[in-house]
Amino acid sequence: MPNNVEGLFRGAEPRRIAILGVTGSVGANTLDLVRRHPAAFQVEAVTAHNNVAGLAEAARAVGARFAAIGNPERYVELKEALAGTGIEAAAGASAVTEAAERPADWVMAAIVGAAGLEPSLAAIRRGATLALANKETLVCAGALMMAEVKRHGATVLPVDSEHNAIFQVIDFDHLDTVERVILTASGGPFRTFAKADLRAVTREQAVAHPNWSMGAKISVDSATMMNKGLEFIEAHHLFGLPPSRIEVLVHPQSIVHSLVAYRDGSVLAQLGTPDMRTPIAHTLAWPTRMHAPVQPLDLAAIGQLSFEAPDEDRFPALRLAREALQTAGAAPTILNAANEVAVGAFLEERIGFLDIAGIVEAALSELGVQPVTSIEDIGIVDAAARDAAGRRVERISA
Ligand SMILES: NC(=O)C1=CN([C@@H]2O[C@H](COP(=O)(O)OP(=O)(O)OC[C@H]3O[C@@H](n4cnc5c(N)ncnc54)[C@H](OP(=O)(O)O)[C@@H]3O)[C@@H](O)[C@H]2O)C=CC1
Ligand SMILES: CC(=O)[C@@H](O)[C@H](O)COP(=O)(O)O
Ligand SMILES: [Mn+2]
Repeated sequence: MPNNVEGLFRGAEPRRIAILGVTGSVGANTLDLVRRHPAAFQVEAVTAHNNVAGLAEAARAVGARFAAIGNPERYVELKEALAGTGIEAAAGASAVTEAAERPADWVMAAIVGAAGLEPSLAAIRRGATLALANKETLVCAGALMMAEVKRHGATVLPVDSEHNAIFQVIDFDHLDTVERVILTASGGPFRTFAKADLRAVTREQAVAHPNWSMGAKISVDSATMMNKGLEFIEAHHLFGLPPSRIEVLVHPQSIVHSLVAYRDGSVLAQLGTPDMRTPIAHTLAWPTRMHAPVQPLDLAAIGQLSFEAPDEDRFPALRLAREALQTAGAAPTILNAANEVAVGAFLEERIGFLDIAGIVEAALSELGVQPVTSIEDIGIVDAAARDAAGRRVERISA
């Protein structure tokens, strides 16, 4: 591990970090922790896509050296917002990737969607530690990405709460002792809805997650349970387990963040108040631990934890993701890209809630099974799936 981790919170050299997607929900939680420990971290770079004001404010607050805005049309605005600060401003997708290339030991990947792939690969290719929230990158290019991690000696620390939980309790040195991992799912805002009632649910209902405060895209994914499908694929790549050793369990309270079942019958879990600052803090301080300002877990006040099996009839997205992982090749890339397009269209109120899984399923059958052997292949498949899904959105919304 680079950097003096032992002394991280005892006055040693600060850890140099970069935060990709600093204006988002995970980005803001990361920033909050970093700002509470100014001596422990030195921020090399921060990025956003459109939110110039948020990016400039974050860059100023932590004294970042470099700030990149993804939308090239926002360059002048950013330059003006950072005038006189000494913070270097840059714009465009290549500038976001440059932020990941700069010499930070630890990089938070909190961009939403496959747009985060190139920056994550840039951090991996220089052997950095990548704190990975951006699950879509692993879904669309997991095998290739993990091969790059191995080739360049990079480290991936899972930020997604379930995968971070598993990371905390899994015995990596004896993976053969693990029988299966169990991903918990809240079930989302529509867990108890009848199938017929899902047709008319609104954008506002879908983004209102019962337990977590998150960005719009992942909130809709939780509502369709595609989020758990993406996490199923994410777990496969992060922990090297076959689909038969990954289980999904609905747990409406989101207190048990996931579990690892061992061959001797022991089941180890990580619990906590649902607050992303816990998994983020775990990766920021790893392999040591730091304080996070999280409400202490009070199990007596909560009283009861409950569990139930997922319903893939009402929530077909979970089945589609499982099947895409079984099919392999281009299927997970298609699944992810079509889902991004469909969720975007739902958020713009151009299609209905049930159309999301319908569009993903149609894109998967339209594009069929094809192999992917390079990042270039991924780009081609991703574009074709976006095109196929976009055409269906047009047809539905016409
Ligand atoms: N929110 C959460 O609690 C959790 C999130 N995750 C995962 O973390 C990732 C981020 O989620 P979340 O923070 O909720 O998302 P948000 O929508 O809140 O934030 C997304 C961030 O990505 C930036 N961004 C958007 N599009 C692009 C692009 N094309 N190029 C570069 N940057 C872009 C946004 O910039 P701008 O603001 O300028 O648009 C923003 O900084 C997702 O992959 C999600 O699945 C995983 C577990 C929990
Ligand atoms: C906080 C986090 O990790 C989210 O991915 C969360 O798990 C979403 O909740 P669901 O379990 O409803 O998908
Ligand atoms: Mn999660």
